[in-house]
Amino acid sequence: MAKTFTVDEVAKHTSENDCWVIIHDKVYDITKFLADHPGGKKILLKNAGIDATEKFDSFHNAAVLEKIGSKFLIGAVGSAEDEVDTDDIEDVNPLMVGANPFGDMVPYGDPMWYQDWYSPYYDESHRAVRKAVREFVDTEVIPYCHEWDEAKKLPRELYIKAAKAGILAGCVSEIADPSLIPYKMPGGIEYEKFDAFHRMIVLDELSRCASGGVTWGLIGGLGIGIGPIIHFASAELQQKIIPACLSGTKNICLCITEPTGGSDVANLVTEAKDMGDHFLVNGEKKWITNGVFADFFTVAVRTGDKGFGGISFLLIERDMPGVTTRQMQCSGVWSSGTAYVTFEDVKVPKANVIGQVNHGFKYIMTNFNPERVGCIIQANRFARVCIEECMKYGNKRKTFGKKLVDHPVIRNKLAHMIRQVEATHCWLESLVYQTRHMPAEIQALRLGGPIALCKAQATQTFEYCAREAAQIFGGLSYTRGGQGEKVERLYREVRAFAIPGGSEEIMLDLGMRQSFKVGQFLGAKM
Ligand code: HEM
Repeated sequence: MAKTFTVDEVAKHTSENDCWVIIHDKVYDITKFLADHPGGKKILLKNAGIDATEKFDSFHNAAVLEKIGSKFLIGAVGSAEDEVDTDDIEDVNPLMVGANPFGDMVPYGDPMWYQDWYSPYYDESHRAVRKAVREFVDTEVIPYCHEWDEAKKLPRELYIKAAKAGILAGCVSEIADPSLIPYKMPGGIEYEKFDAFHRMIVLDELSRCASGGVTWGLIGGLGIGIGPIIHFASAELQQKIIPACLSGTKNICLCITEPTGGSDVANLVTEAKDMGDHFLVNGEKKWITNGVFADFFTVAVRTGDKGFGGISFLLIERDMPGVTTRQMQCSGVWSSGTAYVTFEDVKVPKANVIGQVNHGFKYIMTNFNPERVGCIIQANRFARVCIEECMKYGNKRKTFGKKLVDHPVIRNKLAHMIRQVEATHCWLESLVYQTRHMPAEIQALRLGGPIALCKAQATQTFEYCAREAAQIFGGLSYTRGGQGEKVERLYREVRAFAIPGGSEEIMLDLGMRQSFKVGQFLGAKM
């Protein structure tokens, strides 16, 4: 720990030329910050020389101290003798069961297995991944989300850092040739042992940043765009794309949706005409995540007849003449680079065909389940962040003489949020467990329906929680940044999860159609 000061020493610094303050037992010299403080100079001078923790907490979000306050940190309150290494002191609580708790222990702010509950799904290796990703997200992501959202882009260093931390590789499907993976997996787990639950933890922890702009900006295009490459592309294409994208130096996106059709993929019209040694591609793609800055485009095109039998996948590259992208102005996920993409007489060599010509529809379907599981993980963590934020805020904000959480109406809102998030999480874990054990070739049929239903469950839960959290935060959820930063942003991002990857309406119907079909196969007596 840095220098220590007594409370009496701090109390001597109360003027405009020499102003200190104590916040959470740390001492800040804010003299040079007085003129720049967004809340005003006077309020800081009124609290100069004293412990202003309670007031600070009621006006700021926690990231402010990390991001801005750290520049003014000069030490801690106490004396040298106080410096005991608390790491060695073991806290034993008689109520604790199961494994060691992890995180802030805000009730329901993390999944139950974080908070000491028993679980059949996780072991030490999962805990190691959880710890590694949390550290990364707390220090490298959360403090900057608002800034990146406003800038509508992520810095290149973030991709590189996330790659080195193993997060990019942890968010894509299993790769048959591990030599294509440039860095170690999070927590140092051997690639061969990195399972579906490790992958779930990486995305869940990343989603704690409460920004679909960041999760999609970092791994949105990657997760879905690289899937067809991993599963179906030639060794040459894999060699060219996988290491570059997983080292954070290049970006990839998936181009399926068109201005004339979203969920109706079998009828896409972007044309790829066979010219002998190459395809000539013409068409438009819309709402393409990461399209603004992508180097590689995994594009679904029509190479054959109408309907699902005439679709193929081509790998199109940014520097091929005729490729243009423009940023779309969306209500949410701002830093993810959502693009309108045009292909005008683009010559694509035949070596860039992914898999087999006219087999594209099958590849699109194979991609859907992991994409939807990814949506469930993100949407449910976003809903959980709403709970966590409300729990924290509701314990400090007072109205009519009591804390928000002491009003039954607020507790009722929280209870309804919690029961939905916990139910969704249990269903998600059960589905992930199936993906780990069920033979790959029957997963599309057996899991497509339940995954679709669970996606609708997760996005409706997210919508419910974002709405209720916005009501609990009041005006703070109506202004960008500050204490309501996460809630305001998430509320704007709900549609980005409830519509793409299969809208709720399509998901619910697909879930039912699939369940009848599978039921019939299994001999259901209906
Ligand atoms: C290291 C010390 C401090 C830093 C770095 C800091 C930083 C900030 C920042 C960045 C904001 C803009 C809103 C946000 O992003 O949360 C803000 C607003 C504000 N701050 Fe501070 N602050 C500090 C200490 C204090 C203290 C000690 C008080 C007084 C009790 C205070 C009172 C306020 C108020 C009243 C606002 C306006 C809140 C609103 O918009 O509703 N700040 N501060």
